[in-house]
Amino acid sequence: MRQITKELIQKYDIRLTKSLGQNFLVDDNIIDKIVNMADIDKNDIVIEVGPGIGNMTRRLAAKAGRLIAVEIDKHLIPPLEEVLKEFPNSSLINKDILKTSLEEVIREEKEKAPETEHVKIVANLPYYITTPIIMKFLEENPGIDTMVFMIQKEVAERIVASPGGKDYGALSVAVQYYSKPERLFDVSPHCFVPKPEVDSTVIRMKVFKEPAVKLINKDMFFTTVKASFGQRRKTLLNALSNSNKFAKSKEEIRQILIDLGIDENARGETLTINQFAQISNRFAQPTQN
Ligand SMILES: C[S@@+](CC[C@H](N)C(=O)[O-])C[C@H]1O[C@@H](n2cnc3c(N)ncnc32)[C@H](O)[C@@H]1O
Repeated sequence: MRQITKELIQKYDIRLTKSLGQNFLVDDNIIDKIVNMADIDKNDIVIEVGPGIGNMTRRLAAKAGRLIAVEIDKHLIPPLEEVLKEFPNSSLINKDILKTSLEEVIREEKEKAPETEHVKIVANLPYYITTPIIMKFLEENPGIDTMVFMIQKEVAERIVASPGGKDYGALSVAVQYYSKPERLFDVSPHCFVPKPEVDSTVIRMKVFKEPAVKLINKDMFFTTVKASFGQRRKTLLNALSNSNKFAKSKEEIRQILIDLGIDENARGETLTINQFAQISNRFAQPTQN
């Protein structure tokens, strides 16, 4: 793939744009490993974010029922068209993924291939917008089944972290509310052209049909999580009562924590998603006199 990449870059006179996170994966083994982790077959609609010059795209298109590649950089469209012309089951969209309606894209693809059953997202993500892309997919979730992403190692560690560890934070809770993330393997900077400045990790997220916990008010849940992690050195009681978002006195918050059997001196980073849900569900109920 290193040679094909070089030839395409020369042929189309491509200037790589660092600010768009353009580090192309050129190691065939790693490309195959990522594609295999998504377990793709002809029943799948696969969306690839940022196909670049199509190194992984061609493998995805060969396996999927439908393949949609969404690339922001118009300079990469001619080489992508060349790569994809042998795959009539593919669509190429020249757009910013953050401004693309996934629901619309999937609806159109389903019309083209009604026999497809699952939606999978596979990408070597542009690292400058890793979190917004992942959160967009999870929040919009128009029936996504699995997502396999290469991302910065440090972000992968935060996503899969468990309560109590130094990497556990609002991102871990948000992703684990919607999905079960799993760390698969690390990838060296040598596998890319040009080499990125950070280490990379491939993760897989199995997206839940129903979120991990039942909530009375989703905004209240995320506000509770944010307040708990916002002041890491404070006890849970102080972090929550210093926030003015809950319309509860310190005494009322203390009582809620006692009722739930949660230590008021604990730190936010030791709480499970279930405990955040329990607290926020109590906050979502009006105070009883
Ligand atoms: C890390 S490269 C991956 C390229 C290719 N998939 C590979 O593995 O070799 C990220 C790609 O995402 C594209 N990209 C950056 N921002 C984007 C956005 N907002 N929407 C869609 N594509 C984007 C870049 O132009 C680039 O092609």
